[in-house]
Amino acid sequence: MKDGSGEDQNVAPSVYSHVSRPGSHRYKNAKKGLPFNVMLVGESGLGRTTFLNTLCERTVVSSNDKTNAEQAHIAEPMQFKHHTVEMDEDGMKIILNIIDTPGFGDGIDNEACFTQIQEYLETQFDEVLAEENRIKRNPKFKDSRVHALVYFITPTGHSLREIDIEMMKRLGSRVNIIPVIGRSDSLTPRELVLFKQRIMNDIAQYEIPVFSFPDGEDEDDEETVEENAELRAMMPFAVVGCEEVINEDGRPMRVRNYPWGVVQVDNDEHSDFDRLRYVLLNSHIGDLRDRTQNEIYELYRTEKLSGNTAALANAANAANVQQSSHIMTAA
Ligand SMILES: Nc1nc2c(ncn2[C@@H]2O[C@H](COP(=O)(O)OP(=O)(O)OP(=O)(O)O)[C@@H](O)[C@H]2O)c(=O)[nH]1
Repeated sequence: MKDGSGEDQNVAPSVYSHVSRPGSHRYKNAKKGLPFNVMLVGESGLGRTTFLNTLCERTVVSSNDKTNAEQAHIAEPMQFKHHTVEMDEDGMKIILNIIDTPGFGDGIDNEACFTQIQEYLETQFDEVLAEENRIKRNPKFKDSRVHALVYFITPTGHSLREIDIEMMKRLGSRVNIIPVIGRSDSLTPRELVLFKQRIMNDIAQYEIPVFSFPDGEDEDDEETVEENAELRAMMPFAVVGCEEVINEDGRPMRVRNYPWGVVQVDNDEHSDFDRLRYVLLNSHIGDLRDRTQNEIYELYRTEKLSGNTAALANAANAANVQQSSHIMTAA
C-alpha cells in the first residue's frame, strides 16, 4: 500500500468476516490492478476519516487532533487530500485512490466548496479529453476521473439540509453520488428507517440525481435484478466506522463499544457498512466505472465540445460583424 506518507505496505486480503454475496466481481480485470477513484465529502466530525480507515482496513489517515480548544473553532479552507491504497478484494487487486475533502462545509458560506469540487471533477475530464485528442497518446496516462462520490449526511433524523440538496444537485451530473448517513449508530433502528424514508422523499422531490442501482431493464440475470432492488431499498446507506478491533473466538471484529452494548461494523443488522463496502469494491465497481466513462464523461465531453463549437461560432460571428461594419464604414 502507498498511503499519504508514500510508505509501501503489503497488499493482504481482508481479515474481517464479510458476508459472502452473489454476483461478486462481474468485472474481472488485469493483474496490474483495477484503478478505482473515490471521493469522500462530508462535514467535519461525520466520520469521513474513520470511514476511510475502516474501508481500507488499516490506518491510512490519523483522525484530526482537535484537542486544542483555541484552534478548534477556526474553519480551514477545504483541501483535496489523496491517498492510494492497494486492496485485495476476493482475489482481485484494486488500486483504490481516495480523495478526501477535509474542511468541506465548515464555513458559513459553502459556495466555494461546491465550486472547488465541481472544478476538480471537471479538470479530470478535461485531462482525459486532452489525452484523447493527442496525436501520440501517453501510455502511462493516469485516468483520475472520480468514479464515486460518497456523500455523508448528518444523522439529524429530520430530512436533508439545504447544503446536502445543493451539493448533490450540483454535482450529480458530474459524478456517481452515493449518499450515506454518517455515524448512523446515533439513531435507533426505527429513527433510521424514518430518516431514510425522508431522505429518499427529498431526493425524489428535489430531483437529486444520485447513483441509482439499475432497475432491471438492462440486467439479464435475476440475481442481479433482485440484488439491485434490495440495494435501492437500502439507500441511503447507514454507515458506522471504527478503528477498534476486538478478538471474538479468535477472529478479529471491528466494534464500537458503548456502556449499553456493542455496535459491530461488519454486521448487517447493525449497519450497512459491509454492504456499501461490497458495492464499492466488488459488485458495482464495474457499473460505477462504466457509468463514469459511458454516461457522465460522454455528457461532459458533448457539452464541452458543443460549448467550444458554439463559442467558436460566436467568436467567428462577432469577427464577421466587426469586419462588415469596417467595410460599411470604409464604404
Ligand atoms: N458514534 C459514532 N462515532 C463515530 C463514527 N465514526 C467516527 N466517529 C467518531 O466521530 C469523531 C470524528 O470522526 P472523524 O473520522 O475524525 O470525522 P471526520 O468527518 O473525518 O472529521 P474531520 O477529521 O474533522 O474532518 C471521532 O471521535 C470518531 O471516533 C461512527 O460511525 N459512529
